[in-house]
Amino acid sequence: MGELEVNYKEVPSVQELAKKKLVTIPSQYVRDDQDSPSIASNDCNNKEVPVIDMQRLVNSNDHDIMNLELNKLHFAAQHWGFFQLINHGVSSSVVEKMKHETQKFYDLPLEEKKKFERSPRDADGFGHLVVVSDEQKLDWADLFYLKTAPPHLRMPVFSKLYLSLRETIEEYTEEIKELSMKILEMLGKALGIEKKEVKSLFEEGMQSMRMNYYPPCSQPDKVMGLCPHSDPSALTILLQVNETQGLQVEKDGIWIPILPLPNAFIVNIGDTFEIFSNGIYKSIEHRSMVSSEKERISVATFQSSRLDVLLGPASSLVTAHNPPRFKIMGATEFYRGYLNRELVGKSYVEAMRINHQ
Ligand SMILES: O=C(O)CCC(=O)C(=O)O
Ligand SMILES: [Fe+2]
Repeated sequence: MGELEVNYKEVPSVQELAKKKLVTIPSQYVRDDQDSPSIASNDCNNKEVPVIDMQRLVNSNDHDIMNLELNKLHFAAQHWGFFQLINHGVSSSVVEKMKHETQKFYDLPLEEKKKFERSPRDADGFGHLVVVSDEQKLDWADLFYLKTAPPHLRMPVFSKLYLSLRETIEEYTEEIKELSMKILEMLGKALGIEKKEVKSLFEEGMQSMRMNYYPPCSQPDKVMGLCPHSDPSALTILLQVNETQGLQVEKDGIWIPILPLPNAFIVNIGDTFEIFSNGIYKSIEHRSMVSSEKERISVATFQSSRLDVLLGPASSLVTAHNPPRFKIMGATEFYRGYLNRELVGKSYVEAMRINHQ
């Protein structure tokens, strides 16, 4: 197997399945196995994912403002693992183009989308998440996954993209890469990690993206758009494409819905950064719910480490009083492990945890 090859089983398009308007949905999609934390009730509605203002974070004219925002970022990363980012600086024309192109792609007839179908050899292409067995429950979603950077990691399907989609993805992911690097440096700063250590791991790191499509479902409570999981990335930047909500994050045993702010990104800490922060920051489980009437579309961009590095806690965070809480592992091996398994909660990063007595 090559660097990042994966297991593979073909599954049908959920978008097409949803068009059949079945009264009873196929059993492979029915989740009676979820031990789900309870949904936020009215008295939990005061719990909201923190909002971080990027402009305040980089405001070098006023150190008080900057430090206040850095403290907010630290709190969000430590206690939520999620935040909404406003004034992020990514040009709105590029964001709008990305939304438009994603919608346009999913509006294409199935035969057109199938030209980009995932091949048995890698994770890239239009299809479904890792499916390892016939018994595995399936998500109520179609997705289109692409490795985008550095360029040598792009798969043949990338060069097959029609021009408007390819150019938009290139422009969008380039801006997201710059933004991610700024956020990673800020997180490093909040933790007291040297900038050069952050850069050595994450600059020109692997970047991939997933365009998620959740069709409406006649039995929305029985299915899961995307089952609870944490992201393997260092940082994930999520763009909500249309108006339909559905993302929920786990907070103290309760699922909290996220209501996307206009012109904001939803940002979350991934497993790679939980490990790098020696467990101070949390990669939090999240899931996507589906609507009974409306489709939902999102674009997740995953910023990961370089592949030629060892992943483990940052050296400045490990001291005699603070032993390492995670094992060290080669990045390629780490990410390959993810691509080859069913996505279930946080079990993979837990396997790397060192338990000190
Ligand atoms: O669609 C969403 O809101 C979440 C997507 C997500 O968690 C992912 O793609 O990893
Ligand atoms: Fe995710």
